[in-house]
Amino acid sequence: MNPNPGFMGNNRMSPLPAKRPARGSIWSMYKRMFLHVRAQWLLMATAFFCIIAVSLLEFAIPRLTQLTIDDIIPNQRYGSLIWIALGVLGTALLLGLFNYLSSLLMASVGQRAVYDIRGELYRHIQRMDIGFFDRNRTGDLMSRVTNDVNMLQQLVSSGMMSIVTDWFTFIAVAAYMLWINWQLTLIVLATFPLMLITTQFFGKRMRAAFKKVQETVAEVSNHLQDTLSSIRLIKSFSNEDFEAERFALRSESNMKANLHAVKTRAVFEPFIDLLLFTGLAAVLLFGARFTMDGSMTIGTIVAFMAYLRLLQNPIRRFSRTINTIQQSAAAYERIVDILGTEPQVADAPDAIELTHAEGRVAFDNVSFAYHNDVPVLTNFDFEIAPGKITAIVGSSGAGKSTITHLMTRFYDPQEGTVSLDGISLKRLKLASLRSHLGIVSQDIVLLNGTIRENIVYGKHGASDEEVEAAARAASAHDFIMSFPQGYDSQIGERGVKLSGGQKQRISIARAILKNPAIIILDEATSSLDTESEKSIQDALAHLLEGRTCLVIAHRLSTIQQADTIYVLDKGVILESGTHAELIAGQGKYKQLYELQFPQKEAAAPVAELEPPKKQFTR
Ligand SMILES: Nc1ncnc2c1ncn2[C@@H]1O[C@H](COP(=O)(O)OP(=O)(O)OP(=O)(O)O)[C@@H](O)[C@H]1O
Repeated sequence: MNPNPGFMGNNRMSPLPAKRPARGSIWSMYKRMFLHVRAQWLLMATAFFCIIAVSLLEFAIPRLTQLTIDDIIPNQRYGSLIWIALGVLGTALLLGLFNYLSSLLMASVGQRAVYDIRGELYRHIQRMDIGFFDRNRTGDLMSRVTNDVNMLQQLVSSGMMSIVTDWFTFIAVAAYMLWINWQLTLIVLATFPLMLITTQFFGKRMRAAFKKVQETVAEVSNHLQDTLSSIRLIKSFSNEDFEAERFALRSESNMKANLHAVKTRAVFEPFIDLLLFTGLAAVLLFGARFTMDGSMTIGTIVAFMAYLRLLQNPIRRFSRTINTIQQSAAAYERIVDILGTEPQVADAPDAIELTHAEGRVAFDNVSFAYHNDVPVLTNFDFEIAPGKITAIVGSSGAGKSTITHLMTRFYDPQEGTVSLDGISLKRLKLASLRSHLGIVSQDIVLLNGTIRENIVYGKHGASDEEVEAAARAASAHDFIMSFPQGYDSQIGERGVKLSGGQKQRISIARAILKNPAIIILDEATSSLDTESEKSIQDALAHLLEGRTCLVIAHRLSTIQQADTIYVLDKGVILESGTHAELIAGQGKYKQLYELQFPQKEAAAPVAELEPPKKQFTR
């Protein structure tokens, strides 16, 4: 059937992201963070000043200790002791003040960066095409926007802060120690390369372990999202225990992943401590010798030990910070995975704005498959005439909804062109194309909020009068006014507080308010009872007035007035014509009609048939 057997393989949308991002290295993580924080340079400069002050003040206490041992005690200068005590206290107060200020400033810089990244991630996800949402689970995306971004927050507010302080302190103390006694300092510093190797070795493992933790968190989140939004289904099948067990399995994976991460960290820290104590042993061994042979004073060795602690503190803290960094790096990898994925359906650089639509939609030699490569439409030709009602009927899975997905550019075909008024959809700006389309489907999507908010979603900024006019046209005004809060009534999550018919009429009011040139009705009335269907029919009649309409229906009763009816089967149009023409033929339509209306004389002209009770008329 397919003249170009390679089309699904060559040109099809890949299930992989369009552009693989560079793996989220720690360096690139900091670079991105920097881009987000550079605007706050003044806050950062102040924080940095505080950090320098902290590092310099750290020297004061060991220096005062050295002075006491080497000068005040031997010379019995009692009067100076009070100044030493006041000096220590004053230093401690200043240390507290600058520490407080630097933490506060860095935290606000960090929070701002995280706010920006979360916003960027959310906007990026909003820009993605529908295929992306087919491939990625909602719970997983939610987990990236919440948990993973929170991990970065930790990095900026505590991690980044301590890294800057620690490195500065480390360099300043090392330089000072080299100045006091370079031989002893070099002996101590000899243990540091070993620390770097150990940190690198464990760092990689910790990052992998934390990535696993984040993934299991996402799995838990996916499960929660799936099950809480399907709670009615679970209860109707009494599957609460079954779901609790499935949840426990995911939760257990998360627990195991956490334990594994903790174990990796638990081995790492003692290793670092061992190396730190090796440094201390070296100072005792060599420092005591230098003191014994008189090349160093007792005060100096005591101060040296205090400096060593100052030198080691950053390393010890860094070994903990590395934990945060690796956790953040794992989260960051998951964030750039999304940020680096480009939407496969997007505006072309030279896309044009569609200001007015006649409504002629044409499918020209279109071939399309979803990500699973199974062809749904092959070399498909089809046309919707402007200002007319075009209907598509056909068996389940024939490809009816797929046609609407291509019209709205939820997906692009791999071959052929879909055009509107002779312009390929790919040349139009997506938002302008969609502003001319209105979809009312069987799956009604309402948002948590008031009735008014849901109707206004069709046209932001619409006046109350416009909202009411749309609701009246959709036969919704009366039932809305019967609620105590009227248009301000809360409808609950996905509109749970409304009946099926009420929800449908609100969705029609929303479409009427939007006032699009083209309306797509996708099985819009298939699940309604006769009573509510009457009001829905009235509402739809208003909606269709003066527009180009595509109606998809299983029940033939609803489309008999259509100007053209297409019968679709496995992505192929079997026949087309008006109801009367198709009934007069001997094709699939007639078979379907006889199946749905066994009592009717199929061959009878339409006019002789009982007028259909439910049908769209203008
Ligand atoms: N997002 C998707 N990913 C993969 N395959 C899909 C997707 N949506 C639909 N399909 C497949 O494409 C084919 C056509 O589906 P489509 O929804 O267009 O049929 P339909 O004629 O509207 O059916 P129904 O009347 O049952 O709604 C089916 O085989 C279906 O399994």
